[in-house]
Amino acid sequence: MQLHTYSTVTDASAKAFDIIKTGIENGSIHTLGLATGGTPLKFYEIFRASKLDVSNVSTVNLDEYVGLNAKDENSYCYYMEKELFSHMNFKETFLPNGMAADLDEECLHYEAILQDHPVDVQILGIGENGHIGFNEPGTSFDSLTHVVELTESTREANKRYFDKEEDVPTHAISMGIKSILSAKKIILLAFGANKAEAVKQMIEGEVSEDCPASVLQKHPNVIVLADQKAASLLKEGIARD
Ligand SMILES: N[C@@H]1[C@@H](O)[C@H](O)[C@@H](COP(=O)(O)O)O[C@@H]1O
Repeated sequence: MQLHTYSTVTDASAKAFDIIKTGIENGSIHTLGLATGGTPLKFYEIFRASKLDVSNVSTVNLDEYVGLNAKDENSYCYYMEKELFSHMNFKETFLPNGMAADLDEECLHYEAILQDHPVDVQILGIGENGHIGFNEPGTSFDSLTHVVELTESTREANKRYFDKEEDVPTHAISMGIKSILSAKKIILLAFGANKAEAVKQMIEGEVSEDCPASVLQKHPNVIVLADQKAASLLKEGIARD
C-alpha cells in the first residue's frame, strides 16, 4: 500500500484526478469504479471542470441506498448525476438499483455487470468504522454484491445529508469486499480527523473483518491519498511520499 499525504483536500483530489486522467488518456482505463459521500466531492469538481473526453469509459458505482429512487436527492444515483455524469460524456454508467422489486436478483444482476466491466481503477472513501462501500465491520472478505443492513454508526454519520434521522435508509446494496478487490488499482481518499482511527487500522492494524478496509493490505496496487489530519495517528516513520 502506498501512502501519500497532502496538506489540502484539493491537492490530494488533484493527484487522484491526475492518475485517472493519465489512465483515460493512455487507454488503460476502460472502466472506472466510483464512490459517493463527502470525500470525493472535490475530486468530482476537478473532474467535471476538466471536460475530459470519457466517451470510451464506463463507470460502476460501489453502492446505493435501498428504497430511494433516482429523483430522490439523497440517492447515490442523483448524487452522481449532479456531481459528475450530467457534465461528462461517459459511454455508460452503472449503479445498483435500490428500487428493484427483487433485491437479491438485483445483486446478481449487478455482479454480472461487474464481470462484464472489470474495474481498472476504483475510487474509494472510508467510513469512520473502516467500512468500504457499505461493507460494515464483520462483512466476509469473500462477499460479492449484497444487501446490507446499515449500522447505527453509519446511519448516524450519514444523517447530515437527510432532513431527519428517520429518513436515513436502513439498508443498501453494496459491492462486496471481493468485488471491490477485483479492481486492478484502488485509490482510497481519506480526509479529516474523524477518519484518522480508521486510516490507522487500515494501514497498521491486522487484516481483519473487524476493519473492512484492512483487507486492502492484501491488494497489490493500492494508493492512499490522505490529508494530514486523516494520517495524524499513523506511526512516525511510516513510508510516505
Ligand atoms: N457508502 C459510503 C462510502 O462509500 C463512503 O466512502 C463512506 C464515507 O463517507 P464520507 O465520504 O461522506 O465521509 O461512507 C458512505 O457511507
